Amino acid sequence: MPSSEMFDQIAEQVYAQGYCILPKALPDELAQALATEVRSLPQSSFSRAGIGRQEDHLMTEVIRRDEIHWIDNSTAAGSAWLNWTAQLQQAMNRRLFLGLFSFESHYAHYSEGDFYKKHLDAFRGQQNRMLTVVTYLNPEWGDEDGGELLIYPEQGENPLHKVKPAFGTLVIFLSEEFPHEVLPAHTDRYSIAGWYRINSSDSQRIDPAE
Ligand SMILES: O=C(O)CCC(=O)C(=O)O
Ligand SMILES: [Fe+2]
Repeated sequence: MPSSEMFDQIAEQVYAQGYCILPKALPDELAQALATEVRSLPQSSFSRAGIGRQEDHLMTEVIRRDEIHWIDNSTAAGSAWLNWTAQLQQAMNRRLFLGLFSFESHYAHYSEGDFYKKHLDAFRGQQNRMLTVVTYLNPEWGDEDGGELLIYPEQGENPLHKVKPAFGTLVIFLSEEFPHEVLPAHTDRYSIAGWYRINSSDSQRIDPAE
């Protein structure tokens, strides 16, 4: 599917329901490059993920167990990803007037048994995270491998969707509105999570774009 058609679809679904889930959506060449890169990074370049301003490690481990590596422009794959997400940003701004201003993203590696309990990626009035983008880099993922993403409605305990972290699936949702969780993975699970932020500059402080 050409990118512009896919961006139309994403915009329509985000507008209508606040999220979209598209299997095999990330361009294949890009997905392959990212999947290769995430597996070639040294273990020492990953760090235990934190949760917001929460610095208490014991507390953090109860909530999430993945390890992350922030993505930048310094590699071909990273730069291709940031290029693609910049196109998506522009498309969303043109179609939905979201005012997305900057983007940050990391690879995540969930080892066997790792999970991320139900959470929101942003809280109203804080952080300015507006739109979450998640994609998966696992060429083969069986039902027995676990690690599904559950997406919940703003209120309520029954998930709206259970998403398998299959290669190239793209999940996009409004960061403040959809609680979600990652069920324990039974094998290595590789993904990218990213967030578009809106400008939080005020007269006191200029928000740098990166
Ligand atoms: O990997 C996923 O499916 C979601 C990850 C997530 O919720 C996060 O990193 O905030
Ligand atoms: Fe999240």
